[in-house]
Amino acid sequence: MSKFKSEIIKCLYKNDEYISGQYIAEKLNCSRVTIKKVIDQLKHEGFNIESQTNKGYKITQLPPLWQQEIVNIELSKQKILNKAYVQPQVDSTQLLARSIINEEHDDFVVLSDEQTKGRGRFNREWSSIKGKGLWMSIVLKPHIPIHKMSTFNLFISLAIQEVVEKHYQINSKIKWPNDIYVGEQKLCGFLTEMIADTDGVNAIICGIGFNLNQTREEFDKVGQHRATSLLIEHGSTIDPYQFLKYLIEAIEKRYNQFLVSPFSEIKDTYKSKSMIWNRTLNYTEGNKKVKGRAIDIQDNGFLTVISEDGEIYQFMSADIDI
Ligand SMILES: CC1(C)O[C@@H]2[C@H](O1)[C@@H](Cn1cc(CCCCC[C@@H]3SC[C@@H]4NC(=O)N[C@@H]43)nn1)O[C@H]2n1cnc2c(N)ncnc21
Repeated sequence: MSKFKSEIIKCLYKNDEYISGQYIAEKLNCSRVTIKKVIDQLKHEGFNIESQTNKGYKITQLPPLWQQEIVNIELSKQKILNKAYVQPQVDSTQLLARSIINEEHDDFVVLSDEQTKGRGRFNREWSSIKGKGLWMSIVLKPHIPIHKMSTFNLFISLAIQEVVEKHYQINSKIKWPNDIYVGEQKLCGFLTEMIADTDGVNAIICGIGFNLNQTREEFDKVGQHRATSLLIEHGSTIDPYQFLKYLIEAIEKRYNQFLVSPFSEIKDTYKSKSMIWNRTLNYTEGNKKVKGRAIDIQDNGFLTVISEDGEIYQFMSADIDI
């Protein structure tokens, strides 16, 4: 059954029209009874499949959970990130990505419907409710010196912000160095880890948590006031596959730019999309704690902050308390 399941999903998903059971049976060299059994199984898993006599079958709605075959089809059009590992549940996609890295030569993404131990920076918990968001880790293997990594997050955050603005018409802002906000509420968080040695970077593992379809009530009490989702801001249910395609396209574009261009090329655009200007905030980096105002971002991605008593500080990657 499962060997036919994958082929039947591909057959139906690639065609917008009705596909006859006879055609699929002949293509897969199996009986029409088998086709019907698999179709019923897919419906049970959450696919909406319409069947019309004399016409056949058509997928009218995908399940809210990631399907390996469909992710493969959607990512097959990408140049860099065209390979995916889909798992219904993981502790953390970052951990799964790390366990795959040594066997997988290419760049790839890891996607999961649910994380039981999603993590943010400083080992903080990342809430990853099943089927409600994009919980993804991207593994890239550029040959770059370690110092170049200080601006990687800046290119990625611009890619994410652009998807929200261009495809969903939502006024989102970047909270340097790795969050996307709508107003004072977090829509997306991401963190970048890397595997490196003295010769340079071997792999980048960028973990992105993006709230897609949570309702206000589905956030826990902390999230009620500090988190938001595309559904809340956009007002309609978000198609995760369409969002994934937009996001990967945008990330590939900004990643290619990151590899060949300095941050200065996007600095003005980045600054215009940032939410940390003209406000006094608390900046923490290691044991450095400063209450002050950000005044600029350097070409190396460092943030310049002037404290309330007039001292100038440079932060590489601070925790900012909004
Ligand atoms: C109490 C407070 C201040 O509010 C919470 C929490 O502290 C803070 C925690 N955080 C977040 C980040 C940014 C990096 C996140 C990367 C997530 C991805 S998912 C795929 C990949 N696999 C993986 O394991 N990680 C990555 N750094 N720290 O965010 C809030 N918070 C927690 N969950 C959410 C959420 N779903 N939406 C909004 N805010 C949240």
